[in-house]
Amino acid sequence: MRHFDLVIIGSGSGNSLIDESLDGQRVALVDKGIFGGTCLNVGCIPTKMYVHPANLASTPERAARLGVGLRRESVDWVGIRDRIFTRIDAISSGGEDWRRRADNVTLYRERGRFTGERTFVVGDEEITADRFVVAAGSRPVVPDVPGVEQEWFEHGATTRPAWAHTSDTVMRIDALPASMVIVGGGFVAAEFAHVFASFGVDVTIVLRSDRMLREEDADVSARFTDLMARRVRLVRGTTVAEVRAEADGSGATVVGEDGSTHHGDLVLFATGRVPNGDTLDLPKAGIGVDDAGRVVVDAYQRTTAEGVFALGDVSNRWQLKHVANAEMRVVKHNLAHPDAMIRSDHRFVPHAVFSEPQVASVGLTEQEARDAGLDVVTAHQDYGSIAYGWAMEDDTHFAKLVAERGTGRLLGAHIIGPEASVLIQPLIQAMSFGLGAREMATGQYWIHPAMTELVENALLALDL
Ligand SMILES: Cc1cc2nc3c(=O)[nH]c(=O)nc-3n(C[C@H](O)[C@H](O)[C@H](O)COP(=O)(O)OP(=O)(O)OC[C@H]3O[C@@H](n4cnc5c(N)ncnc54)[C@H](O)[C@@H]3O)c2cc1C
Ligand SMILES: NC(=O)c1ccc[n+]([C@@H]2O[C@H](COP(=O)([O-])OP(=O)(O)OC[C@H]3O[C@@H](n4cnc5c(N)ncnc54)[C@H](O)[C@@H]3O)[C@@H](O)[C@H]2O)c1
Repeated sequence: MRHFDLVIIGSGSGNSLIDESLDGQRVALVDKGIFGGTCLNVGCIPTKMYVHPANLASTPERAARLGVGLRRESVDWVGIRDRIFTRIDAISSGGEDWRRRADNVTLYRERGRFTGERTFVVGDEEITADRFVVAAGSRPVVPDVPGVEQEWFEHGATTRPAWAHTSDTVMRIDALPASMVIVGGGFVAAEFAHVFASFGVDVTIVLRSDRMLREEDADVSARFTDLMARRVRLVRGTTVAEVRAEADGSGATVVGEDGSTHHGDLVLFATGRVPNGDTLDLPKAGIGVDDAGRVVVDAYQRTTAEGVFALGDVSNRWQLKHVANAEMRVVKHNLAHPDAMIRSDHRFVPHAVFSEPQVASVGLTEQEARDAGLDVVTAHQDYGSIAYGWAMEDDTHFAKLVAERGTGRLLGAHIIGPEASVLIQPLIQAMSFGLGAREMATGQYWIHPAMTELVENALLALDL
């Protein structure tokens, strides 16, 4: 039985734990899937590499309003796909080679699971270690309805019908389908609807509820839903009851509980992700999980088992790369400094949805702030009311701020519109460093007529 100083399960953010601070230690890195994890291979990076050309492909519609005639002549799907994955696959395999060459790192490319306290089996080899880091990420789930099998989507499965996809597979298809049904209304649905609609695919989104991006502030979610409904067929309030493969192999029909039917040459299930802890026999190692299947960690990223840390999608509720990376940095410090551990800071976790329009958010929604019993004041600022947004003839996008009356403390910021993911950053900074709305608005210059005046004017509009 081989013994290691440290075993890391997962080569996403887990891989970034390995640097010179571990020189001289025997480290095992275990990953059954594509080296580099979700963000690099099937998540943030390839999706945004599609979003950018999608933004270009959808420019003609926006330009026409301003008197500029553009025509989308073609979308070279295979060319775009191959450019993206030639670059990504090289990073993945280069990273794997680099790890293999490290003297102190043993790479296991198989599924692993715990067999006891700090005892782990990979393939048919049992290994032990003083310390473990569980960074095993999450995986997509598909609706449990007739006509759909979860096993189709397991890594390495060969039984998946050609029409059935999750975000893991849809970016590598051979050709654009004529039509696509997207089931779900969260981040993945919003981003892929933009990509495929921009590329000319006839997209239908089948939504269980009446709004997309339901976790956003209600005003943002409502506006996003209305704007997306102008671009794709949006079927609301329809729970999927069944999916029927077409007999002639031309895709499938999604059948709603209301009896409605929606054909797609391709069906993309964008119905959430579950943590991978359930594949690891965690109870055998004394590692606790919560009701949602997430590994339970304290502020230092320690699990309930001595010497075992966890980070990223396997243990946090945000399922975002910047959170996994931040937690990775905390774990790295805490492994090196067991007597002076630092805590993760989850106070103001922002996110952005890279769709059209973009959405970005940090902190409390108005409803959450009211539910928390705070004395809430809000401001709504349209892009069209500031000079740059006016130049863009913008009449649909806005920023919304939530603050505390009297103190001027910023509680939340929500932006829907161009460059929302960038415009939100000064607000994240203000909240993180305790800068109040008044000081932020008046204590600095705001470049005129830049888009950041949206933030300035929203701050000034707060009736504190
Ligand atoms: C389509 C899509 C787009 C996204 N876009 C963004 C974005 O724009 N911004 C953002 O912040 N986040 C985004 N995310 C989320 C982001 O990708 C994840 O939050 C992040 O990658 C999680 O990192 P991780 O290290 O926790 O897990 P992962 O990167 O998933 O790594 C876990 C690794 O563990 C391995 N593993 C799991 N179980 C076992 C086992 N039993 N044995 C061996 N190995 C195992 C897996 O093979 C995997 O490689 C996106 C996600 C998706 C799906
Ligand atoms: N830009 C980003 O940061 C980004 C982009 C993509 C994904 N992600 C991460 O990946 C995670 C997963 O994204 P996602 O969009 O799959 O999940 P999500 O949780 O954002 O949305 C899931 C959607 O599927 C619906 N749904 C769930 N079960 C269903 C069922 N049985 N039938 C019909 N609808 C159902 C939900 O109502 C919801 O609309 C996100 O939580 C996010 O953290 C981030």
